[in-house]
Amino acid sequence: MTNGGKTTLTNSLLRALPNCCVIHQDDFFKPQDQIAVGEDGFKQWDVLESLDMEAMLDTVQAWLSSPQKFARAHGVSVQPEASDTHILLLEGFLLYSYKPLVDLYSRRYFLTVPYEECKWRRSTRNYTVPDPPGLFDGHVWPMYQKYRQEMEANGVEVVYLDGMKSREELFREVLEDIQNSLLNRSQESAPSPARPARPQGPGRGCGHRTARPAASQPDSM
Ligand SMILES: Nc1ncnc2c1ncn2[C@@H]1O[C@H](COP(=O)(O)OP(=O)(O)O)[C@@H](O)[C@H]1O
Ligand SMILES: NC(=O)c1ccc[n+]([C@@H]2O[C@H](COP(=O)(O)O)[C@@H](O)[C@H]2O)c1
Repeated sequence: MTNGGKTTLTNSLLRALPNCCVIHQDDFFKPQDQIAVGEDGFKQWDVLESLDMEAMLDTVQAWLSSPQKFARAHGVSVQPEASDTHILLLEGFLLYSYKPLVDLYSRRYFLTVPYEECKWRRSTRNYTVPDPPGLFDGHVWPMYQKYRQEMEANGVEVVYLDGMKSREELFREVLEDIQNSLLNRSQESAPSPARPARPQGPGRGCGHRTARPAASQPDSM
């Protein structure tokens, strides 16, 4: 949701994860003169039609077709020791309402804060187009409720995160979850032990695992 803490969390993850790129949904708002004005008199910034989602999808597909090239083009230097891991973070307030994207994610997180907190945080923000008086209650909050209800009715599974937790706690929680998910993927893609087990060398199977996957498949979330 708006002001749940998405950008803050994304920036921390971006610094911590290897070969990690980000796409911000806010970069895909249509120009102001293409934003419809509703019967309520407000510019309808918080509806999916105000975003150029086709352009956002194209950007995701550019990453999918070559994460290495995408990373280089966006100034992310590929770490040789983790060159088989590529992660794409999508950050935005309407990510789970656009069908072509919904099934592409490997993990979906949803940061929430209570109404009062959201309204307060929003009042401290400076958007490129400032909120006119009454926008939060008249448009932003009702649209948040509408899209969230639709998402839940459509059975889109998300991991809810409590945006009232500290920045550090949220960062640790999600970083750990992503690392576990990378580990699981690497185990899934490891050869299955169908053949007779080879004798294990010293130390095998008892070392600490790292979050480095063997898969060459890129991971998006
Ligand atoms: N965990 C948190 N606890 C308290 N305030 C936070 C937290 N995360 C972000 N904020 C603050 O809330 C506001 C919105 O954060 P931001 O990350 O820009 O949200 P979003 O990208 O979801 O709109 C900012 O003022 C930010 O400093
Ligand atoms: N970036 C822009 O051009 C722009 C313009 C007007 C409103 N907004 C607001 O941005 C919000 C989404 O961004 P956050 O999730 O960062 O709050 C929407 O609620 C929308 O009302 C953005």
